[in-house]
Amino acid sequence: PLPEGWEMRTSRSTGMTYYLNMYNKKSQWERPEAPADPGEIRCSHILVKHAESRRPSSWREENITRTKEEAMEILKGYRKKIVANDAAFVDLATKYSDCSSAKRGGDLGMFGKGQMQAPFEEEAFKLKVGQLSKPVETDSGVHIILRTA
Ligand SMILES: N=C(N)NCCC[C@H](NC(=O)[C@@H]1CCC/C1=C/[C@H](COP(=O)(O)O)NC=O)C(N)=O
Repeated sequence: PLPEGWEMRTSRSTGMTYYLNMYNKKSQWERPEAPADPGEIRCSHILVKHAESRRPSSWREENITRTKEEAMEILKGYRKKIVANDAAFVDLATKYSDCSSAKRGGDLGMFGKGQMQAPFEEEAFKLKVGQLSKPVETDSGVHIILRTA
């Protein structure tokens, strides 16, 4: 099968097969070997900040003092609940995320490369739509990411 995000087309003029990147509508003659570059993706995240975060404060907590280890444990607890279907991602993001996106169920909107901190971007662009990341550390704190588009 074709890698994700590509479709096979037949050229009306030449009858030759070409390949269409379904995200950016670019076409190519060569059969693609890798998933199509989505350009922009959409993700939600749950952020748990800690004392070493670049901004150890949030709408939830004026002065965040938990350690990075404690933050990671808390986040792993959320991830476990989501995976076990004991809690919904959006509910935990709304209640507990230390990012202002908590007000939008964790939604960060669409973003392309170069917008988010590198470790976040790297993990997010690996996800398939609907997939939940493992915990990711950035200067902001520790995150789990859900790719939504
Ligand atoms: N395009 C959208 N929606 N907003 C711009 C995002 C800017 C970007 N932000 C991040 O990389 C952190 C990690 C991933 C999400 C994120 C959210 C941070 C986390 O909270 P903070 O450390 O800032 O207090 N809150 C908002 O920016 C950056 N280059 O700093």
